[in-house]
This record gives sequence, structure tokens and C-alpha cells, in this order.
Amino acid sequence: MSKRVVIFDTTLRDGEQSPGVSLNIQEKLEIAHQLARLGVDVIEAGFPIASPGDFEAVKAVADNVKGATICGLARANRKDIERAAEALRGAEQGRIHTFIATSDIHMQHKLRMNREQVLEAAVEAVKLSKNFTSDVEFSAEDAFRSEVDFLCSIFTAVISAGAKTINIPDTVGYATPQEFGRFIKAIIEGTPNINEAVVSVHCHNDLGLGVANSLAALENGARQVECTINGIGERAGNASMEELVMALYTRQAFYDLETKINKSEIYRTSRLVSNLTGMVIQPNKAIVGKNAFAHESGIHQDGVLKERTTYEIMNPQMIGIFQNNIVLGKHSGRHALKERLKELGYELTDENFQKAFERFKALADRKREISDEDLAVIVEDEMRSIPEVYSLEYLHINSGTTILPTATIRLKKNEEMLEEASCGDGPIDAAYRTIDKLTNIEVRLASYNINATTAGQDSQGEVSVKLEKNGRYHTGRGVDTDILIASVKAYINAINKIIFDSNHLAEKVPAEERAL
Ligand SMILES: CC(=O)SCCNC(=O)CCNC(=O)[C@H](O)C(C)(C)COP(=O)(O)OP(=O)(O)OC[C@H]1O[C@@H](n2cnc3c(N)ncnc32)[C@H](O)[C@@H]1OP(=O)(O)O
Ligand SMILES: CC(C)C(=O)C(=O)O
Ligand SMILES: [Mg+2]
Repeated sequence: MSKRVVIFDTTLRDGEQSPGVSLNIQEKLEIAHQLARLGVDVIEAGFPIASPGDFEAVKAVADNVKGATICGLARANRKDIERAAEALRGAEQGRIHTFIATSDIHMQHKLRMNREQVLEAAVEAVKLSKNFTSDVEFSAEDAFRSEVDFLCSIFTAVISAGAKTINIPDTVGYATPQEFGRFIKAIIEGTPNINEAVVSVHCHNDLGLGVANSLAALENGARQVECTINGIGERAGNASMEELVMALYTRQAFYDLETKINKSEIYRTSRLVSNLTGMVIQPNKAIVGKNAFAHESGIHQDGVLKERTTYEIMNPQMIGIFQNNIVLGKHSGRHALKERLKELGYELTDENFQKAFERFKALADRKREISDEDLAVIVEDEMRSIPEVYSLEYLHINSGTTILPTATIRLKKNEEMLEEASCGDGPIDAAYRTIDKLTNIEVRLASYNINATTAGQDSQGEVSVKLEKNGRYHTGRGVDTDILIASVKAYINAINKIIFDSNHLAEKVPAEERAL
């Protein structure tokens, strides 16, 4: 039996049946070109009878996209099939995919047809389709809830009528892997001319088993899988293409099957489909989710940095993901921080690194993810060697529409604790007046600037101040997720610089010429 699995992509047909998704001609064309680059074997571009727009989209894909079979869906009736054939006329290789439901529940309530009528409609549909193309696929909708003997007789008949692919959908996502595998085996064994057609499956994800069921079918003789990018599709979606392909590749030794998918295009295709359909990918989605290759905890990061395969079963670069997979956050350890700092070009002494690590952990307690910008701020602070004569121990600010802004601050000066309170025009003015009282250094605030150093609600505020003292300017910088704390830190930083400069000056200038 062939090892080759045919990848039938139905992102543009079943994927577009996702509630809220509607792709225009241009968008379908763009996705179809990308699917061809990705190397899918069949692109189901739409359901031409559904609307003039879908007809035009299938036609545009058929006329323009080369390198893959272009397929159009049609119910088992003349109008649908002729419309599909017309849309596909320009295709290098066109496939008509005709279908009719075979489960009792669908036949009785939806189609209001009996088995004989359904079998006859199926055979007629395949015969009619054969007038337009040699590549005809027949699907028995709701196959998994259909009676196996009836399915075998309908498949035998459509294969005799010329169907080259017979598709066995689990339309409502009801199957579980073992029983679906057994089901496929029973159909193959019960259909005498099965060797004249490719056996295909089309699994929905209502129980989250679309991919698992498809793999079970492949183990039991199926050689085409119908799937969508990012697993989009009717209700809970279809089997996800990227998961199927990567499962077959990663577990090649077990399945011994291959596809012709160009794996390095997987991520790009996933992003394109997500952007054009508006279907956001959940972060923990396998293969293409934001977190699929991200490591946050220190023990994992240490392992991955020492040897990637300790915690990665696939290489993200292989599917076109080049972003950093080490996410710095509260669970990260020293190895990961040191590695990222090295990548950013920072070489810290052991002592500075230890300080930077402590600040990193403190920030990570308040902020979900630590960005490179956050690290730059932390490290630059640690690399400066201005002694911290004053440091902030405690800050309490009262402010609002009906109260006078008041600040209470405790500063540590060397080993001594100093505490004061003051009012001001605003909370920052109150804080700065309090610091002036505590330090007893007379300064003038020459400028105050605030910036968000990183994006997002939990971003850091960076405050820079310029203080004037005896005609000389001293800048101070403070960073914190709380802008009042950042403002106070900036002011204290500038004061410490004033003291540092004044001490340096003292070494050169006699006391009487100095005034602090
Ligand atoms: C499992 C799947 O994903 S199947 C594909 C589902 N996709 C879609 O339905 C998307 C596109 N669909 C559409 O735009 C419309 O449903 C159309 C244009 C196809 C049909 O629209 P309408 O003619 O208004 O019919 P409507 O959708 O209301 O009902 C479907 C009809 O098709 C019949 N039908 C359903 N499946 C089939 C089939 N495979 N073969 C023949 N007839 C079928 C139904 O019995 C019903 O017939 P009735 O009108 O005699 O009762
Ligand atoms: C048209 C068929 C193949 C389908 O989408 C299904 O049965 O889910
Ligand atoms: Mg479907």
C-alpha cells in the first residue's frame, strides 16, 4: 500500500463555513496561492452553486492557481454539478466533489429520500460529473452514523460509476479514534472494488478528536485526509492540517507515511488564514499557537538552552517560526536571563547580574511577560555605579478630586530611616516636596517626562527628571509599573547623582567654594 497521504485542503470551503467567516474573491485567491506554495495536493476552493461570489472565487482560483488540483463542491444534482464544472473549467486539474447524506437520520429527516433513491442519486451524480472531469470525488455525508453495509454498497456503486476518491466523513464529529479506525477497516474490507479509488476521511472536531480520528483512519488504510488550516470549519471545525502533517512527520517511525507539504510554509499560511478570516488562533493551539514553542519555566528553559530536544519534539524553524522561544517571566531562572542578556549584548559582572536578576524577578511578579525593553531598563540601571545614598522604602500618596494631595515617604539614607509627609498641587508635587524636606537639598525641578517603555496595560512607566542645583543640571531616571513610584525613583536617582557629583567635586574644589 502506498505511503503517500493526499492532503485535501478545505479551508476555502468547509473552513469558510465557520460562523462569521466570509472570504471575498481576492482573499480566496491569496489563500489559494499560499496553499499551493505550501504544497497541498487538493484545494477545495468553494461551493460554486452557493452564490455568484463563490462561483467567481472558485473560477478565479481554478484559472490562476497552479500546482494543485482545484476542487468545487456540488450536491448530488445536475444544477450544482454543472455550475461546479463551469467554475473549474480553467483549472490545470479540476475535481468535482459531489456528496449526499447516507445516514438514516439525514435521509429520513433532511433529504426525505429512501436508500434506493440516495444510491441512485449518488451514482447519477458521479456519472454526470465524469462528463466534465476524470477526477471525481464522492462523499457519503454523515458516513460515520450510516449503516456500514449500505455504505459499502453505495461506495461499490459510485466507484463502478467512475469515482476516483471515496470520502468517509464524520460530519458531526461523533467518532472516537479506535472505533473510527475499525469503521474505516470495515468499509475497505466490505467494498470489493475499493482498490480503484483513494479512501479519504473528513473528520470534524466536535469532541476535539478530528486529528486523532484522521490518524486512526490512516492507520487503517485511508490515504487522503481532508483538513483545514488552523482547524477552522463548521461548528468546532475540521481536523487541523498543520497538526496532521506534523504528527505524521514527527512520528514518521510509527506511521511510516509521508505528505508533500512544504513544512516551512506552515506558519506563514496559518497567519494568513487567521488574518483574512478574522479567526484568532488560541495561544496554546498545537503547532501554530503563540505558546506552541514557548518555554516560560526556569527548569524547561535551562533544559532547552542546554539541549533543545529536552523539551521540544519539533523544531519551530522547520515550520517557519523564527521568534525567540524563551519567554521571560516569573517562572524563569538565571540561565534564561543570562542567555537573553547575552543576546542583547549585555555582559554583566556577577554582582550586577545578581542585582539585575533580583529586579527582574520583582518585576516579573507584577508583569506577565518581561520584554527586551524591560531588560534594557533593568540592566542599564544596574550598570551605573552611582552609590544609592537615598533609596525609597515606603510611599503612600492620597490624591483625588476632593482631597488635598498628600505624600508620606520613608527614605533609607545609608542605614538610617527618614520619614516625612507633605501636601502639594498634585500627587507628584506632594512627593517631591516631601523628598526635599527629607534630603534637605534645595533643587529646582527643571523638567519632568514620562514614557511607557513597553506596550500593554502592564507596561512600565519610565520617568526622567532634570533637577537644577547651583546652575548645574542632573538627570534622574526611574522605572516602575506604577508611575508615581517611577516618578519618585527618578527624583531620588537625580538627588543621588547630585550628591555623587558634589562628593567628586569636593575632592577637587575647596569646601568654601562649594555649597550643597
Ligand atoms: C456537511 C456539509 O458541510 S455540506 C455543505 C454545506 N455548505 C453549505 O450549505 C453552504 C452553501 N449552501 C448554500 O448556499 C445553500 O444551502 C444552497 C445554495 C446550497 C441551497 O440553498 P437552497 O436551495 O435555498 O436550499 P436550502 O439550503 O434551504 O436546503 C437545502 C436543500 O438541499 C437538499 N440537499 C441537501 N444536501 C443535498 C445533497 N447532497 N444532494 C442533493 N440535495 C441535497 C436538501 O434536502 C434541501 O432540499 P429541499 O429544498 O428540497 O428541502
Ligand atoms: C461535504 C462533506 C464532505 C462535509 O463537509 C462533511 O460531511 O462534513
Ligand atoms: Mg465538513
